[in-house]
Amino acid sequence: MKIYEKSLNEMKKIVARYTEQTIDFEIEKTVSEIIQNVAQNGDQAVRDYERKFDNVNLADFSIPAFQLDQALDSIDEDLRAALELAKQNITSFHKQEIENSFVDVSTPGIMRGEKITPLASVGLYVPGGTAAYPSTILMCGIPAKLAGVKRVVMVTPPQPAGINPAVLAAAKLAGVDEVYQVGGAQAIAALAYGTETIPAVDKIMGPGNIFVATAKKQVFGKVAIDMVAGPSEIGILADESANAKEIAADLLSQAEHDKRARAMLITNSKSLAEAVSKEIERQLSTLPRQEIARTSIEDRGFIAVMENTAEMFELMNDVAPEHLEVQLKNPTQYLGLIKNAGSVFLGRYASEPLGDYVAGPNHVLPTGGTARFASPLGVYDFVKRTQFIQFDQQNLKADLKAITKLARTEGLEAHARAIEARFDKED
Ligand SMILES: NC(=O)c1ccc[n+]([C@@H]2O[C@H](COP(=O)([O-])OP(=O)(O)OC[C@H]3O[C@@H](n4cnc5c(N)ncnc54)[C@H](O)[C@@H]3O)[C@@H](O)[C@H]2O)c1
Ligand SMILES: N[C@H](CO)Cc1c[nH]c[nH+]1
Ligand SMILES: [Zn+2]
Repeated sequence: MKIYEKSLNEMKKIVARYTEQTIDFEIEKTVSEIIQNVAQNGDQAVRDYERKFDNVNLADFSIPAFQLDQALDSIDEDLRAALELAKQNITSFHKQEIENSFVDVSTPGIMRGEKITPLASVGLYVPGGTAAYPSTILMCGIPAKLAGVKRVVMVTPPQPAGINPAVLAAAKLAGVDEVYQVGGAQAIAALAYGTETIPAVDKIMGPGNIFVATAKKQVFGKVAIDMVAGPSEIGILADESANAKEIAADLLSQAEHDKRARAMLITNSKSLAEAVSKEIERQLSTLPRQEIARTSIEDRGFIAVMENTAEMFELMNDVAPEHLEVQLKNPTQYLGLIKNAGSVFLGRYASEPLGDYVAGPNHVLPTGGTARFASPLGVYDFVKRTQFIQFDQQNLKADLKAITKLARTEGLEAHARAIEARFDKED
């Protein structure tokens, strides 16, 4: 893994190159053609793309409900227990995100408020190209149901041997209402525009590879999307107290997701940097997904050795990683220094995969630097807010002068007259 020893300013420029979101025009073009074709030709276009990209010939995309029940009955006891544990912890954490409507009647004669309404229908994209992700179904489906969404539609790429039973079992546990075996940009297009079989939804959630993330960006406006949750990322801040073997293992845990995944270590210890680099090589050779992980580490991974912890945090805030591990002595004291990160893992025993599976917080997180302005997926993504106002005559009269002044300042005479009409003498 490449090790840099540069000044903060030089390192900031290097990091900007690593994390730069260059637009890949080839991918943009491929995706926009797929979306257009699916919008125009519906199921037939989806079927053609599934044959082309996933090598699967599908007569029907829908998975009947009884197959979800069968899958839940068929999985082994330990997997069932693991899914149940994850469900329990995700549920208890996300329950705390439930927002309440409110009514403000603090001024006599005025009622103002905000009403929370669940979205009517959402589409959950569950990745399935190079790995199956039952955990992602729980992370998306549980908050959707806690929010009160009635129609939760899941899409996931088809597999030549059929969808992994663990995926269908997780869909059942999460309370997903409909499942379609469709993947990639064609699945996002189908959810946005609807086809003969797949219903259009109001909002599309969930992570995916670059084709999925690009498609979500392109259909935004026709439907809502949660965020750009693309190839996984991990940034680790570590000092000499950290364990090189554990740091390397954590970096590889995200590198194995995708050739475009990003793994980064920022430290103030040269000896730790060298030890981690060696460990990465050693551990890589034993990983089943070593080809993916190696490409990710070689193309997008780096270690930066900085002067002190202040520089380490400043640089990491520029990166704004999806996951940030703080492997420093007394890690909680640094929480205030973290500005940009999707999810923060404090200390040796908060290894990133803990959060991927059972800790409770969401693992669908902003990537590609978007943690500067975006948040983890949560119950709040599955609802909308509507505000309401009621005034009595006396309170409207008290505000008449201000409203008409503002309306006429904006050149909007009809606005002013609408208010004044309430106080016209009867003619
Ligand atoms: N950020 C998060 O919260 C989060 C969570 C879980 C997974 N992930 C990420 O999800 C991704 C999963 O990727 P994946 O590939 O395994 O599954 P995927 O389901 O995202 O993508 C597979 C689909 O990509 C399409 N595709 C593949 N090659 C194509 C091509 N050349 N042209 C057009 N379409 C093509 C196919 O339709 C295929 O069905 C990884 O990047 C992983 O890091 C992110
Ligand atoms: N680390 C991924 C988010 O970037 C989530 C995940 C699911 N399964 C394993 N990992
Ligand atoms: Zn992961």
